[in-house]
Amino acid sequence: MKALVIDDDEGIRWILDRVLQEEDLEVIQAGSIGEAEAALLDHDIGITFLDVYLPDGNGMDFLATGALTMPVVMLTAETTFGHAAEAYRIGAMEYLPKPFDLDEVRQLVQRVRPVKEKLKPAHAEKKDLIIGRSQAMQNLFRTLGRVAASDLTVLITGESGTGKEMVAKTLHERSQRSDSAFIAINTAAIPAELLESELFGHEKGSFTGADKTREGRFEQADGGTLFLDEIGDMPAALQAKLLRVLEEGRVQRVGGSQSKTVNVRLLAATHQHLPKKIAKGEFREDLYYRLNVIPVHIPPLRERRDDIHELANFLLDQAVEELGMKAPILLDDAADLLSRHDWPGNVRELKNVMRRLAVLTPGASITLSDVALALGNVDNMQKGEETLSDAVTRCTRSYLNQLGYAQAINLHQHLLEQVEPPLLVLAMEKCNGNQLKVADMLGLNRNTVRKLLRKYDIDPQYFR
Ligand SMILES: Nc1ncnc2c1ncn2[C@@H]1O[C@H](COP(=O)(O)OP(=O)(O)OP(=O)(O)O)[C@@H](O)[C@H]1O
Repeated sequence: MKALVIDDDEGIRWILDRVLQEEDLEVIQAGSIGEAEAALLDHDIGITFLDVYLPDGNGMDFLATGALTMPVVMLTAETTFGHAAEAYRIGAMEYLPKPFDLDEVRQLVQRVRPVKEKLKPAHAEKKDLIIGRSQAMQNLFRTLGRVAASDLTVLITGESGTGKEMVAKTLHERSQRSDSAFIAINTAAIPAELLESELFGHEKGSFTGADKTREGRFEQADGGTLFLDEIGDMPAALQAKLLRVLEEGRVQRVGGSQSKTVNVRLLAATHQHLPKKIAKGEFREDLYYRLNVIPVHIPPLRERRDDIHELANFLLDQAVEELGMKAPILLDDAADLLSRHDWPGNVRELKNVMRRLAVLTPGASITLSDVALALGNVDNMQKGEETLSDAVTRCTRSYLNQLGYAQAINLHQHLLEQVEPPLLVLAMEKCNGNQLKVADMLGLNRNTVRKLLRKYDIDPQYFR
């Protein structure tokens, strides 16, 4: 398996290179997003380590573009909880604050090691299935069925992570254009000054840096489908040009004098409310009507909770297959908890949580408490509160600092002795001192509970 390390700090790259090589990984290094993009074209990467602040952009933004389809570990000196929550929401599998523990890196690699090697061909077919039993999704499927085969322009709206790009791909695959190209371009991710040349191409010498003639995305999509994502972010001047191209069916490269006919089916998407942008003068009304021939709205996951259970199982299967692991079973009460969550990052967030659960759940089943922990961590982080593992890390660090690392012995035992008494007291309180129930709640046998109560001098009488 190959690992990609994207960090501008040579020291970090060097140390990761050593650790990962010890784990038998081939390491590809990139000092910038540009270098990473080039590496992704040349290599089949199984895991990526990604820094946040890079010379040519922000690692989080890069992750959010969806260019990294393998498990991603974010590395950062920032330790704010908001940062970590955001990283998980946009797709990171893990988040390691610098300076990170090398053992943690090794463990992560061991968990995702079988990636790629065990990818089954069936996976590719399964990948693009749109799941959804809710009334809203069933209605959406009907609309898709009606318009897929046509050449009509579709405007797909919905919050981030609801599956807009997936719907666009499906529309293309179900159309007569499916043998031709599907070209997707994220308008918001490309600097305004480069967007025109990206869309329409340029002639050599038409601006500084244009050292070669280049085809635009419209030409590349000729005969196929062009998907313009985040259309709401398109600069005003370009909106006018786009409208003209759509009306005339012809494109002209930047710096060119001739125009060329193109046969492109256009699909567009946005998470923004375009009528509001029109009212503020930020989006052209005529372009809106030209795009909004068939409106397709994908509701956020919290408005179609009926879909969550099936989606969770589907995404778990997908993650397990991708990671080449054994499939744990998602227990019903665990799935119920997932269904009650609000999912601000929608299906993408659910997908990340299922991937994390697949990787991090030790047992053969995913239990209510596994999910509660996974969601609790994210919820707390979103509220800026501390998670349990953050608290343990903080306390252990301060303990070690006071003691001096060289003096630390029996650290595991010491930690257990800090954790067990409050856990026992809480459980005894909740179960009114019934030790059988406490044993069930903690997943220990009754004798162990009795021994622990004695060890910590906790008087059962007190809780009755
Ligand atoms: N109904 C669904 N069934 C199965 N997988 C889904 C579904 N909806 C979304 N996904 C998966 O969730 C992830 C996010 O979907 P997608 O990238 O299409 O969202 P998006 O709305 O385009 O997001 P953004 O606006 O942030 O670009 C993808 O991996 C996609 O495969």
